[in-house]
Amino acid sequence: MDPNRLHLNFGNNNERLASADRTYPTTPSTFPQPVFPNPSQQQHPAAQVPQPAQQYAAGGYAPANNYFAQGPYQPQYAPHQAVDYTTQSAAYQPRSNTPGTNDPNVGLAHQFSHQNLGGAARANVYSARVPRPPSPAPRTAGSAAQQPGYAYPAPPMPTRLSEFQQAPERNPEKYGMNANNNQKKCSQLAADFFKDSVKRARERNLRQSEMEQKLQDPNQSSSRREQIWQNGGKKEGRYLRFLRTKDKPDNYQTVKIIGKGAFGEVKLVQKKSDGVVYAMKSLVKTEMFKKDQLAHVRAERDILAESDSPWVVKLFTTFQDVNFLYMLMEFLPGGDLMTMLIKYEIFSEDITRFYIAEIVLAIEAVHKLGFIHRDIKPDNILLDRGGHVKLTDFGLSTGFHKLHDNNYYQQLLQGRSSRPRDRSSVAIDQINLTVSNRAQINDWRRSRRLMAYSTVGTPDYIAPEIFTGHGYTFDCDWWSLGTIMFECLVGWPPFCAEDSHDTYRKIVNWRQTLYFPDDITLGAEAEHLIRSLICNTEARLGRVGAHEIKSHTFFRGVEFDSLRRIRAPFEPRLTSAIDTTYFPTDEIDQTDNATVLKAQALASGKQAEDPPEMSLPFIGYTFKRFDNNFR
Ligand SMILES: Nc1ncnc2c1ncn2[C@@H]1O[C@H](COP(=O)(O)OP(=O)(O)OP(=O)(O)O)[C@@H](O)[C@H]1O
Repeated sequence: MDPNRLHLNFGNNNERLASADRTYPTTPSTFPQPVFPNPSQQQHPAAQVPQPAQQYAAGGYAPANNYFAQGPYQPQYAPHQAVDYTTQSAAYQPRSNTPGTNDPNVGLAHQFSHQNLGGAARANVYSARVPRPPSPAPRTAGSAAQQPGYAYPAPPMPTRLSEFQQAPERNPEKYGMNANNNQKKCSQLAADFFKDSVKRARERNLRQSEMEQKLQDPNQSSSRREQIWQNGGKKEGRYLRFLRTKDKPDNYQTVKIIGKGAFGEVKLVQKKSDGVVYAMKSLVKTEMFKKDQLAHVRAERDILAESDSPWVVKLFTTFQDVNFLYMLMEFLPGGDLMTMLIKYEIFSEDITRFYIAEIVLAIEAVHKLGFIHRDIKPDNILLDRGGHVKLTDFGLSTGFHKLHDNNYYQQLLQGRSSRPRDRSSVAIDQINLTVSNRAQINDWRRSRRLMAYSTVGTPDYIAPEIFTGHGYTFDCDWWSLGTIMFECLVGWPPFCAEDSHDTYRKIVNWRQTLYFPDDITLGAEAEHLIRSLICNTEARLGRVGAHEIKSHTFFRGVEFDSLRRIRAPFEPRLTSAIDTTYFPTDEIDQTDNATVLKAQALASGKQAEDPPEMSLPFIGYTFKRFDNNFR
């Protein structure tokens, strides 16, 4: 470590969902011309049709999937012929706006059978019931039609909805298990389908509105405007194509296995088609299912899909095959904080201040998204190529408003772990640790990584209120912050013990067991901050908000707003995009789970396939981020 780096100088939409329906030419030869001479003429033709569906207006949905509409608009459905897709799937014939993709044989039922259904086709379910305006002529940036206040009129509701509502009550008991399962699958697919479609339409409208704002900037030259316009169109086109592709693990070349977790592994992979590098996490479906981890895997996918924060690892896409769920994430080449702690054992106060300050900002970002992480630990704190922090592993996270499984901790506390013991054949119970014995501390440190890879996991950083079952709130993440800070300065977490059950007991009895070793001198402010975080929830700093922690005297001089832009105390030195120097790849078994599963299947003489109920729990797992296309 470079000693010079030890002394850090800390230095003293509005969502316009109801935007005008637009035509974005794929390759406009001239910059688009105005369509509507004045705002009073910005009336969608559908506005003249009786509009029973005020819900749409209330929800703010404005259909606009015509970025790439080519030529004059050809209405396929008259406004009064709105299609009830809940009952007329076979009759539906999607019309794609993208050139060359109109396939009248692709009906809604067929689309539902493909979870990674293309965006244009999805959005055209709306076009089936939302009449489009005549295709406007191209217009100039800054025209009246581009005014932000333009409100798209509410689209009509399907006329059959009332009939649908009057349908006799269903009696599931009349049907067999298969029929009921299929019904559940269909309704789940339909719910996800529409949720995704609305989300994409909203996001598209937002992007459109942002682009229009840029175009209205009088300081932009006309050539720059044209460039913005064309790039916007190209990105949308690429995204629509991306939505139509079906990803599979074969599209990626494995470089190395860089991490192992409780239910899967993380690999550094390179996309075969373009050589772009990603971290691919794969989770074994049957394991997730057997160990009741469905809520957890869903939570992680939901949070990473919703987040667009520099403090959270970026998820590009998720997909699945028969055996695995896959998460394709940005690769963070700096490794994780656990690896750094194993290497350096302790940090100086300056370095600790940097990492703890960044973790505060990262946790704050997660809370602002409406989630509690619940599993903040050094293994889940990753370092990007600049040495700055990003959080990962949201498998135990929970939303303030979503219910994810809490029994897990209760079972742990009672010694009935829902995770299988010791999958990686690590003798966790043999870890022999007494904090006064340095040799044993070193043993613990060596076992630390194996513990992280084992299915038992490490409870060292978990707040007591989580597993006592008396309710918890977002401040449980601040407790974990306190334990990490303790480890950075002292060299081990405050409640480490010979086995995980002893650790639980120590955590619950933290008043008696929190102990600062005499031979390690901590600054008074550092110790005060740790004690203000590792304490009962009523007194815990951060309970009112992250600003309480930020203004603690330990952080005096830290400029939180610019922290991510300053040079980190440790910057990874990389020789290539696939450099795995900062990952302990030698210590990780490089046999991947797919190979293990195949070998097991061969040994048992049957094919590795998922049981029939496996498809239902993972419906809706597939996700594709828009900005995958920026690369
Ligand atoms: N995006 C990434 N870039 C680089 N390394 C990563 C990335 N994601 C994960 N890793 C590495 O893989 C390890 C395991 O990842 P992660 O914690 O997400 O897996 P997990 O299966 O959820 O583990 P757990 O058992 O803790 O739940 C991390 O500690 C880190 O070293």
